[in-house]
Amino acid sequence: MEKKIAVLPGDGIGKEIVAGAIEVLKVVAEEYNHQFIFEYGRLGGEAIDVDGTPLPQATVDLCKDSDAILLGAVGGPKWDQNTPALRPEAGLLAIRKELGLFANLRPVQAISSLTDASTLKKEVIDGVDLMIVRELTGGIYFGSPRERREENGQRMVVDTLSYTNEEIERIIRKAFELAMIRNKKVTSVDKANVLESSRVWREIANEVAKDFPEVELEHMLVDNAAMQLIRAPKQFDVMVTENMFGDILSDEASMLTGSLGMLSSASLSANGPGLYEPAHGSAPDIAGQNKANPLATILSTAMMLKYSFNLIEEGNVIEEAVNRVLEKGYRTADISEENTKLTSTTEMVEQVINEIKEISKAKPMPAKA
Ligand SMILES: NC(=O)c1ccc[n+]([C@@H]2O[C@H](COP(=O)([O-])OP(=O)(O)OC[C@H]3O[C@@H](n4cnc5c(N)ncnc54)[C@H](O)[C@@H]3O)[C@@H](O)[C@H]2O)c1
Ligand SMILES: CC(C)[C@H](C(=O)O)[C@@H](O)C(=O)O
Ligand SMILES: [Mg+2]
Repeated sequence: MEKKIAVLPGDGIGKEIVAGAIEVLKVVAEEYNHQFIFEYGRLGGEAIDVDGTPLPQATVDLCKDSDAILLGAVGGPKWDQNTPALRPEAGLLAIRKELGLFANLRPVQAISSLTDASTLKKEVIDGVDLMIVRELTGGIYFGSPRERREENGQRMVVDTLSYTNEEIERIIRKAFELAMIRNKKVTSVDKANVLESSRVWREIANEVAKDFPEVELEHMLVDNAAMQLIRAPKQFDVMVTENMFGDILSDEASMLTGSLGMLSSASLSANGPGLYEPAHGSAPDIAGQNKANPLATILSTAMMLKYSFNLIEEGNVIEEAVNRVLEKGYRTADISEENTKLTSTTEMVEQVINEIKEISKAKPMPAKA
């Protein structure tokens, strides 16, 4: 299979983790007879410095002309004082909007060899397997008006949370479709006791549920959901929620896996290329030190193979390789514990690659045989 992948490393650790993930994809291509063509684009702080904008048109064109997109992370203190339009994060939001990437899937799966790396009790997180489905192109991130102004000597600010019923319906439908191939439960998270947008969200969730009689739907207020994620995360299967609630809950849920450095994600549109990126940021505190955990990005490439290329087995091979490396005790600093082997970013990538080669040697797939 031949596929073109747009690669947007971004800033900070983005460059290090994406370099590792590309190595992994190259080995998968070699072992299983595929051709992945990588083309690089600029996004975020680097693009501001070179092109004068966080999202150059060339990057948009490259993404639209690709089968899938691999993104690292954007942002850093260098650009934190810039005007809103010239912040790296504006580029990320713009590419999501430009490509219609409304569905952000963030799977949270406990890895048994990592349960001790979490700050939570083993018995609480053992066996956790949930999927956060975050709306990604609407809500308070994109509503207008947004402004700051002076009024009677006060600084007045306005952000707007807006949704259309179509935007709500398509993300809720996506959650139900995922629940159908998982454990048939959807938890719709909102703040319907306060926000009108949430009351409409709830109405639409009830309407969509009628098309999926096999799926159980429950509604949960977001403050309670934040608490329940820590108290009893195994109660959840698919959690669907609006943009900002999903941003916050997914970072929280990452600790169920042991580290933010483990949480992968896929951002999908109705019919264009999908974008794959770790849920974490550019981690300026550890950038350039070969310390970052590359596994969230590597696991995001497994999602790419499965969701965009339908290469299910190859995606499974990457996941299995990651599991084996962790079982052998290799750990980047964010997940290291006593009696484990402190491992750099590049060593971790090498270990994953070795395992992929081992798996492929032991059990070649039809494509290779
Ligand atoms: N998708 C994205 O591009 C994205 C996502 C989140 C934050 N950001 C940006 O990243 C910058 C830093 O934000 P932040 O510090 O709040 O969040 P962050 O996710 O970058 O880092 C939070 C903490 O987690 C650690 N961490 C994150 N990823 C790690 C990894 N792979 N391995 C080991 N440790 C890891 C960091 O060292 C830091 O201590 C900001 O400019 C922010 O806007 C970008
Ligand atoms: C960097 C920021 C704009 C982004 C978001 O809030 O969506 C990030 O936190 C994420 O989770 O992808
Ligand atoms: Mg976030």
